[in-house]
Amino acid sequence: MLKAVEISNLSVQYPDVKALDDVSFVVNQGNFLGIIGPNGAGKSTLFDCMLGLNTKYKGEIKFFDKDIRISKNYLKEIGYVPQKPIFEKNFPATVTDVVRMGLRNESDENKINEILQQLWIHELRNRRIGELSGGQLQRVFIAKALVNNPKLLILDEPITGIDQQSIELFYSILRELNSKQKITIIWSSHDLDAVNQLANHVACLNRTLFFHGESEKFFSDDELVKQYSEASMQEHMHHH
Ligand SMILES: Nc1ncnc2c1ncn2[C@@H]1O[C@H](COP(=O)(O)OP(=O)(O)OP(=O)(O)O)[C@@H](O)[C@H]1O
Repeated sequence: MLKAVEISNLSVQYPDVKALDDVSFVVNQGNFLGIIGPNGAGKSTLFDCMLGLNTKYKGEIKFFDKDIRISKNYLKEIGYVPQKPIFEKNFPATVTDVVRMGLRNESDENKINEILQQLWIHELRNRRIGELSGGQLQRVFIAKALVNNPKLLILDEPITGIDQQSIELFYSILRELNSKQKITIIWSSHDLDAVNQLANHVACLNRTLFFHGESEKFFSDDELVKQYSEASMQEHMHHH
């Protein structure tokens, strides 16, 4: 089994808080990993490290057996969908423009159309992104992340305020990317039910990793789920 990602003893210390403490786990190629954890658990910090945006970490991150500090080449194999896509409301770009921004090789124009169709946004291709609904916008940013045929897709907690129909579509797209196109997926989510439905592996993160394994194991262990929910609630209350 090829290891898409191998994280070993990863720690990140910010001035005021230790965001990650000795986190280790492996994501095999083809896995669909759901990372669950309360606000402030360190999920974004973990992604920043994996994406080379945060280099001040202790420990080691390997992408297909290569330490990511050796070369930034691995980044073209990763598609990343950020938590909140940042752009101005009146940003003049169209859907096609945004997806094209993801393209590393300009000769792959055809790929844009293909991906727009696959993500059910081809009809929206000339619309300005400021005019889109949350669900449509989410699919645009997934399309942008997929346009280079990445081996690994990383999705940070998807945009909130998405209608149920778009959520279902989002899930079916993720399922298909993983099962048919064999793209390895790492998805951070607050939604336990969704993770249960989609992911075949689960990582519970709250600065330390307190569970990593098959989803079935996690979700069939009532005690573990309860512990997670309680930890998550307490954390939530601290924040509000
Ligand atoms: N650049 C930074 N400098 C200092 N502290 C930071 C920085 N980024 C995050 N933190 C702190 O590190 C901890 C982990 O934050 P992080 O954003 O990684 O968590 P998260 O799990 O992604 O949270 P959320 O679900 O709310 O997005 C938090 O306490 C946060 O305040």
